[in-house]
Amino acid sequence: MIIAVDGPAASGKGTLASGLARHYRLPYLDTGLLYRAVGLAVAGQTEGPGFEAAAIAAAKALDAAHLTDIEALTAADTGVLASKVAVIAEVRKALFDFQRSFALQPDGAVLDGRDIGTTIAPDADVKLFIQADSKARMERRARQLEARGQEVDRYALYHQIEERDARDMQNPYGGFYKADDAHLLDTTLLDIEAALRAAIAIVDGTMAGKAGS
Ligand SMILES: Nc1ncnc2c1ncn2[C@@H]1O[C@H](COP(=O)(O)OP(=O)(O)OP(=O)(O)O)[C@@H](O)[C@H]1O
Ligand SMILES: Nc1ccn([C@@H]2O[C@H](COP(=O)(O)O)[C@@H](O)[C@H]2O)c(=O)n1
Repeated sequence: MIIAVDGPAASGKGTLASGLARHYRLPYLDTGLLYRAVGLAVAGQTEGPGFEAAAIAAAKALDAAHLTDIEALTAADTGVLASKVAVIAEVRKALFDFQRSFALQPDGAVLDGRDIGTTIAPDADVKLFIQADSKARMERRARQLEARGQEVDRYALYHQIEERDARDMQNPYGGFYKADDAHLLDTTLLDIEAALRAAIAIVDGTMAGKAGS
């Protein structure tokens, strides 16, 4: 079974995708980490042709060793960098095969990102599009960063999340929109446990419907 989980920044898609992977005992890939690793590789470079060339080279050279520094990869600034390299078509192309192969493992997989249901696994058995309002997303991300001992400027964080979402949604190569056959799950008013229960109900319901048809 392939489960595709998409949604905007800090919507909780990673939390849900990893919870689904545990529940169904499937391998899990956070595809945002790949873009974040490419973003980190070009950190400090000025945007322009050199930046693009370096990002493409980093995407082509990406391997597991680039995915180990979780603290640097998951920093808020790295998310912004990731969204800048994600608008480069050659970067997306270089990262496609790894994601597609991950999705096609024999027992299936759970992947989360922006273009999983539309581009990486349009054939997924179940597609979820996770939503939560911007204020809830900002608050969740703020608490996540504060739990790491970081000081958070909520006003700046809110604008950073909005700016990243806008860039992602306007990305001509990103395929970031809800697939027609994706189930929308709004978690604004749900805690993590309730959101996971709702996601499992959608997956079970979809699979039961397929088995019955
Ligand atoms: N339903 C929820 N209620 C409250 N907090 C939540 C909920 N879902 C996730 N969180 C918390 O919000 C934070 C962000 O969640 P998560 O990392 O899953 O989001 P994401 O959409 O994968 O983010 P990113 O776009 O950066 O990859 C985490 O600290 C997580 O524990
Ligand atoms: N499938 C994907 C995954 C991510 N991106 C870009 O990377 C940024 C960081 O992703 P997170 O999921 O870790 O927030 C994101 O803002 C996108 O720009 C992508 O394009 N496609």
